[in-house]
Amino acid sequence: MHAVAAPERASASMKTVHVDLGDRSYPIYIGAGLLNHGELLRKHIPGKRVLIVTNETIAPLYLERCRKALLEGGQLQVDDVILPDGEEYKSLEVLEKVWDKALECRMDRGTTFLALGGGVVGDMTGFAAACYQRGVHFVQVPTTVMSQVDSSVGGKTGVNHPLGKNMIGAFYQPRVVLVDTDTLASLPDRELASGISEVVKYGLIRDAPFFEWLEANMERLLERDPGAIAYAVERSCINKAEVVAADERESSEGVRATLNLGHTFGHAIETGTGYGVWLHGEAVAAGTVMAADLSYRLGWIDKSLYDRIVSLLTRARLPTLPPASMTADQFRSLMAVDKKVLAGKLRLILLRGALGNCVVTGDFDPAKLDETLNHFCAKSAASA
Ligand SMILES: NC(=O)c1ccc[n+]([C@@H]2O[C@H](COP(=O)([O-])OP(=O)(O)OC[C@H]3O[C@@H](n4cnc5c(N)ncnc54)[C@H](O)[C@@H]3O)[C@@H](O)[C@H]2O)c1
Ligand SMILES: O=C(O)C(=O)C[C@@H](O)[C@H](O)[C@H](O)COP(=O)(O)O
Ligand SMILES: [Zn+2]
Repeated sequence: MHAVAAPERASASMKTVHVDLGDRSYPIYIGAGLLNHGELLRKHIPGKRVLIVTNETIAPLYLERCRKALLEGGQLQVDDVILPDGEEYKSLEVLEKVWDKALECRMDRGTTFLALGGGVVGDMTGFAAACYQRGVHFVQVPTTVMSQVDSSVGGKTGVNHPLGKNMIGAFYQPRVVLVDTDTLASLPDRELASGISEVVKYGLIRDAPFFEWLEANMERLLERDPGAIAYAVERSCINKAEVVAADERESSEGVRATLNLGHTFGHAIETGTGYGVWLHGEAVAAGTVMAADLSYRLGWIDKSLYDRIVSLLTRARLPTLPPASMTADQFRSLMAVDKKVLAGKLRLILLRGALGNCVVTGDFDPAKLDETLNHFCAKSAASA
């Protein structure tokens, strides 16, 4: 763990986590009210022009504050583009609005695209930045738990395809991530819970003490206790930064794929139900339980660990069963196009051993996966 206190603190409680990627390294600033400290952003913006990309929900809440933070130094020209809100708009068609705006405004290669919003805005803005004139600067100002603990860090950018989640995209790192935890005050409860799903993930894949802390503090998080939120965001970013630094591009032998725990099932749920019906974190929660069930069926984890996972996600008000509408066959066909499939073989992130340990493997009995899918689909249909 290597969270480092920033020498130039915007506030006493600001934390800085570094993502170490050589000459593309960048800081993640985390703190309450950081949007009032525009210098933290401006010092990482090399050119004169910024395009803020946001959506119609976030714009009335935070666009003017963000614009002010950028304009304060008197050096920048700031434009914005406001996208429709929703996972169903995370598409190439909608992304073109960003390029249209940049071209209309005659933005050159020195421009910075700034994502102000959740994971949808962040993933889209990063991909737009990666492609515009073959690459302009990119900055992340995440405003959801999901984006503050996960999506703003690590450079996975892109859009969905009707046949699969995040299928079109690029690895493209931001120059800075500015996390103002005060923005979470306006986040709906359902979105808060969705983000917690990925927080639980870090505990399961590599940080057992964090999982235990979550078991002790879940209610504080749901009540938005500022100390609990700040700790969970920082610890999540430390975990994500370490994984990304070790394996930036998710190599087949590397560790980054572990961040995909529950996602092969979860992405199948998001695609199968239609983007936007289940939130990403909700789908990942159900997918995590399914991955844990398979791990247990394979004899790789104890029943007691499986029960702890179900209990913690339930306390977080997250689903632990897939949608009743989905069949095992539908799961099989959607999971077959997962990005981790290698030479036609499905690879999954499964838990193995004590809490905090996992493997990325295609080496499991496929009959056990069928058992998991059949069990969960039947159970969900019966409870509908
Ligand atoms: N790139 C990655 O590594 C990565 C990691 C995790 C998730 N993701 C992606 O992120 C997306 C999910 O992100 P998300 O959960 O942030 O969803 P989101 O971006 O759709 O935001 C959730 C909702 O909250 C609203 N919102 C955002 N900030 C708000 C605020 N402060 N106050 C009030 N409302 C606010 C948004 O307008 C939206 O309606 C998915 O597309 C997922 O695939 C990517
Ligand atoms: O950063 C990563 O790597 C992750 O896998 C984080 C995930 O939480 C995130 O949902 C990511 O977008 C999934 O990536 P994908 O490659 O499976 O689409
Ligand atoms: Zn995710």
